[in-house]
Amino acid sequence: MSSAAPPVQITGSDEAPIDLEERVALALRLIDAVCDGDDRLVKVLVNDEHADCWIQDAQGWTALHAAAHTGSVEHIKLLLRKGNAVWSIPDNLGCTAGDIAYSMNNTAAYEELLAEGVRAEMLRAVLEAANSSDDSEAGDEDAEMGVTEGTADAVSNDVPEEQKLSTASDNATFLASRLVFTHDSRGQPIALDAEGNGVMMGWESGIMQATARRMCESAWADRGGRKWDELVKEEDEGEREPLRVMNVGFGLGIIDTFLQEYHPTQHLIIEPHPDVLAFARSNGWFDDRPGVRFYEGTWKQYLKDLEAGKEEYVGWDGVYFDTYSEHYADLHAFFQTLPDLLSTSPNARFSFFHGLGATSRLLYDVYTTVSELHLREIGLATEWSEVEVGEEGVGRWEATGAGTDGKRAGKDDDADGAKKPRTQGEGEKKYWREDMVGRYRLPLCRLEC
Ligand SMILES: C[S@@+](CC[C@H](N)C(=O)[O-])C[C@H]1O[C@@H](n2cnc3c(N)ncnc32)[C@H](O)[C@@H]1O
Repeated sequence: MSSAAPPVQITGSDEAPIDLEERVALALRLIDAVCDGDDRLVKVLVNDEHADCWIQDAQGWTALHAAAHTGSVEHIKLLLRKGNAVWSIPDNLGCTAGDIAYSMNNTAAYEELLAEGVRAEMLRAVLEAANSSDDSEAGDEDAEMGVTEGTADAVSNDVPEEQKLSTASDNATFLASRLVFTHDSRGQPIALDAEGNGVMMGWESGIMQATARRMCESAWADRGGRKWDELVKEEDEGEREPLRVMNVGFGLGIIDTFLQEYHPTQHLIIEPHPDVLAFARSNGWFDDRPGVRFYEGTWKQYLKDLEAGKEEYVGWDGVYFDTYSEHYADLHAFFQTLPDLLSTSPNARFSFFHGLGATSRLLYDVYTTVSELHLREIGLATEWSEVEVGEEGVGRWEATGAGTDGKRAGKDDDADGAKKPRTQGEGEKKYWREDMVGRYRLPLCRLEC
């Protein structure tokens, strides 16, 4: 017969066992001491008692959240440098310590947490890059299999439920899953993945329009309203510069529609998803659009084909990157290829969709800085401009009830899977929190001479 399990024993710094309850109690005392501004006790708990700085209280706060709230830079430094505080832990409302400091106007505390986030993410990128070559090869092959062999059903049927990866965070899983193209209740077009996550939403149209303009208007504005063949004739006669653009990730074709306003000489669209390609086909993108060509595969496959001589080196004047279910490490890897992809024209520009960490002010600031630093490392200077996205309903998608795998997207099903009635706004997931982030930051990058 079994008796009640003994308390979990862990080993403290003095090697004496401490039980879990004691450890939690110590961490909660630390949070209180930080809130009370009790410097002496905070130091004792961190330096001598080795209280865990990452343990969360009932509202999800760690000692770092408490220090961000009081604005004590001294406590923040102590918790990060002498304790084991983690800068990115969100509380129950999704706020990191940095978000608390920002909302309290504790500027010095915010700066300290931002610097910690940037340091940690730069280090993480170095470690990921060092470990990635084997993983990315394997991942890429998975993606290729999903796309070229159209194995969506085979993949989803053969893999046990508990081992399935999410369509939102695993590219191969996404590429092997089915998509739905529909409209939300506000009439905005949306593309949903098999779990009901928004792949692309009409509300991003303003961002896409502003991006296409920023990329093209300085050097190619006079192409608007002209005919493609007239423009190409003028290019052939040496009277004007050609415009060659590449877009990675078609989605709803929004940015491609705006890029078409400049009648690019060449317009390459890299898109691997069979359902997106079918959507593009049904919207006339494969019919006689001068200069437009689709590469039907992932950008990693495209780069391999480029290296193998199966694709021609072009020298693109505009490159845009906006994929789905990839990670910052993938975007970072794409950055490295830009010196080879961009043309030598002083007008050549690169941009990407910057939704990185867009549910937190701190994370958004960290990724703005980290991406700019990584671009600078490969010789690209970045200018940021802001785009307003804050109208009502923006930044959300409305779950439509079922993903393409027949499962409910939201968390609001009954245990037996029965669907509950939904009111407007209910069950909406956010990946953009305008209350936290404010305006969208549009990056525009150019190669420095
Ligand atoms: C957010 S949508 C792009 C939306 C687009 N910017 C627009 O204006 O409509 C992302 C697209 O990237 C595609 N995608 C996902 N993984 C990709 C990959 N590895 N290489 C290229 N495209 C990819 C998806 O199929 C999807 O069409």
